[in-house]
Amino acid sequence: MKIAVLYGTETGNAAMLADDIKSALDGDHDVACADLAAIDPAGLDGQDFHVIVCSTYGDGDVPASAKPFMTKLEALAPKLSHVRFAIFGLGDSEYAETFAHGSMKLAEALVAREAVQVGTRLTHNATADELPEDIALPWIRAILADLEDAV
Ligand SMILES: Cc1cc2nc3c(=O)[nH]c(=O)nc-3n(C[C@H](O)[C@H](O)[C@H](O)COP(=O)(O)O)c2cc1C
Repeated sequence: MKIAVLYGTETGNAAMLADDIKSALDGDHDVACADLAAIDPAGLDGQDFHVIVCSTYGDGDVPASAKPFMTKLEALAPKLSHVRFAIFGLGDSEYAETFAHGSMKLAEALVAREAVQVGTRLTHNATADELPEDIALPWIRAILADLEDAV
């Protein structure tokens, strides 16, 4: 499968996790990895399965590197029905009111433009003991196995 791992980050955690996901899937799949800062939502490729990793900053907002993507996405007409994506959120439950809202808002904005969300959004809590990759790698492997079974 052709997979585009895209990350939105402010201090690098989402970039590291995206890299871990790329490394785990390389070999079985054709995987590219990029910062959302370099991506125009209008150019998303229907041949790719998109795996998005996104943290949360400010008042439950997307992080700095995802902001231009989000702004362009919000200005886009709902015509992303060719885009399939799964999304994983990074956050911190110390921010109880806005825990992992960046990934939630990004998923909502994509779905509002008819992109198809595959699987459920999982999150990592920076306050918890667990490593993000220990949650994200089984999550993405299960999603890809389901997609391959469906073909
Ligand atoms: C100034 C600041 C604001 C944050 N705001 C939130 C927030 O509103 N909700 C949340 O769940 N996490 C929040 N976080 C936690 C980050 O999302 C979390 O540490 C994440 O792992 C950072 O990933 P990144 O390095 O990829 O940006 C905040 C962190 C900082 C430093």
